Order: sequence, then structure tokens, then C-alpha cells
Amino acid sequence: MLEVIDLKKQFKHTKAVDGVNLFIEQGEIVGLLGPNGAGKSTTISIMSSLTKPSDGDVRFYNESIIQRPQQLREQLGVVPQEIALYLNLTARENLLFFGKVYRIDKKQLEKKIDEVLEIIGLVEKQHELVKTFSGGMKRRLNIGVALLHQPSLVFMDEPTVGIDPQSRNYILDTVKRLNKESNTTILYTSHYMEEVEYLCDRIYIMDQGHIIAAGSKEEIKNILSAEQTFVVETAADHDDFIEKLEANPSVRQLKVQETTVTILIPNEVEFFQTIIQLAQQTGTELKSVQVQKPSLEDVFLHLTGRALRD
Ligand SMILES: Nc1ncnc2c1ncn2[C@@H]1O[C@H](COP(=O)(O)OP(=O)(O)OP(=O)(O)O)[C@@H](O)[C@H]1O
Repeated sequence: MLEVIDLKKQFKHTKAVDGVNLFIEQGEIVGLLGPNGAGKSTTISIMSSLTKPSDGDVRFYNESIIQRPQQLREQLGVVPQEIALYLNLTARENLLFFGKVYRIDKKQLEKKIDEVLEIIGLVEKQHELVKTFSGGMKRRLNIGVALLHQPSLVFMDEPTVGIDPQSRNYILDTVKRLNKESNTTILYTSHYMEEVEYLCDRIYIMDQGHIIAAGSKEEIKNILSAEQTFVVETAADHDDFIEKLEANPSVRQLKVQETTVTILIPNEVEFFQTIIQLAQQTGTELKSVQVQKPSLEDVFLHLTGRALRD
């Protein structure tokens, strides 16, 4: 659907985007994850034809957005990071205003506004002034504005910044519903690992203008390690259980801390059953067995040597 080819953007002394390649398939929710200043907003701004790149191309169904912005823009929706609403108008009046800006036919517009209000959960508040809205409600309306002209691809630039956890969850679920029910393709940027992990099929991690990792959640986590970590908690010390674990050829590393045993096992090995069997053989009572997967946060730390929220 959309392909970004060797995209570059230089602002005076800053290489904001430095050779970015990515693609988005129809129907996906793709995550673009990176710390502040990574180049996410600049990339979105170029993809939506609002900023010209220094080099490279963005192709939407094989047509250049850079060369033909007018024709392709109407199929794209942008939810900007900054809230762009009229505070002294009601929610419905805002949608009417932006609908007119998009030149949506008057009759169609009223119907479309009803649909959008439903999607963003503001039907009941539609006649209230936006200045009385909470941060989360403003963010939802900000998303609604981008959906009015029924774009097939929507770029969302950190749409949950600065809102409470409950509103945040509402927005995440709205994004999921929009994708499932209206088959809208979404590029979602965030510096919150857990949002991207919850929403996205595929993820690009960006830092200092570069894509530093790309793939499905699992693929990205596998960058970190070809191993899985089992954490086994026993009711009491059990030397014979530990000895049997140590003797097992699949065990790469084993660490004992009081009644907790941490074991590293190659990813491809199904080890859960083995732990249960060895416990039974040695009369060991197990309190819990957990598989610890590396988090995307760990991957970012591994790739850059810095925490994501630096
Ligand atoms: N108009 C501009 N002029 C000069 N430098 C800019 C401009 N826009 C962005 N930059 C710089 O480019 C780099 C990337 O910024 P960008 O806003 O794309 O990052 P981001 O990942 O979206 O971060 P944030 O989450 O803070 O928005 C930063 O160093 C920023 O200061």
C-alpha cells in the first residue's frame, strides 16, 4: 500500500530522517516507535505530503506522494501530535468546520459526522463546547477530524500524549476498532512500548533518524536473544531437582537464588513439560513456573545502550 524509500530530511545541522525505508500493507496497524527527537513526526509529515524530503520517495499504491500530493492526499488522514481544534465551538461544529475544509458534500457530511462521533464515543457530548472537554476527549475529537473524509490510511502521531490512563485505553481500543471494523490501515507512532506492543502487527523502531529494528513483535524480541528464560519457584530447596536440571542438555545456563531457579533454554525447545516431570521425579513441590520473554524495552536498550524514555 505504502512504501518509503531511502527517505532523508535535513534541517540545517540536523539529520532528522536519515535513510528511512519502511512499508505498510493494507489492513495493518504498523507501529513507529522511538524516543523524543527520533524523527517520527518528520517522517509522518513527509509521508502525508506536508513536508518535502531532502531525498528519497514515498509511494502510495506505487504513485509518488512527493510528486502528486494533491491527488493522493485525500486518501490519507493525519492525526497531528498537537491538538488542532476550535475551543469555542462544539464537537459537532468542529467536525462541520473541518468537513467543509475537506470539501465534503453537505448532505454526506452530516451523516459522516454521526458515524465519526460514534467511532470516537462523543455522541452524547457533541453539542458541548470543546473548551469544557477533558484532554482525552479533545484527543478523541482530534482523531475524529482525521477520519471525516474516510481515508484508507491514517497516520497517528502520538495520539495519547498527556492524557490519563483511562482515556488512553479508550483511544487504543478506538484505534483497534477502526482497524477491524472499517478496515482502516494505521501507522501509529509512540514512545510508549506497551501501546505499540498492544496495537501493532508490525513495528519499526526508530532512533536518531534511522530505523534500527523492524519486524513483528516476536521477531524484534528475538533480536535480543535466541533463548527463553524460565523462572521456577519451588516450595523448598531441592538439590536433586537442581542437579537433574543442570544435567539436562537443553539447559544453557542455570541460576539458583534460594527457592527460585532461573534457567536459560533455546527458544525452539519446549521445556515446560520437562520441568514438571523432573519435579515429579524428585518429589519437588512447584509454586510457579513462568516464561519470561524479553520486552521491546529490553530490545531498545540492547540496540542503543539507552532506555527508550531518555
Ligand atoms: N522544522 C524543524 N527545524 C529544525 N529541526 C527540526 C525541525 N523539525 C524537527 N527537527 C529536529 O529533527 C529531529 C527529529 O524531530 P521529530 O519531531 O521528527 O522527532 P520525533 O521522533 O517525532 O520526536 P517527538 O516525539 O518529540 O515529536 C529533532 O532533533 C528535531 O529537533
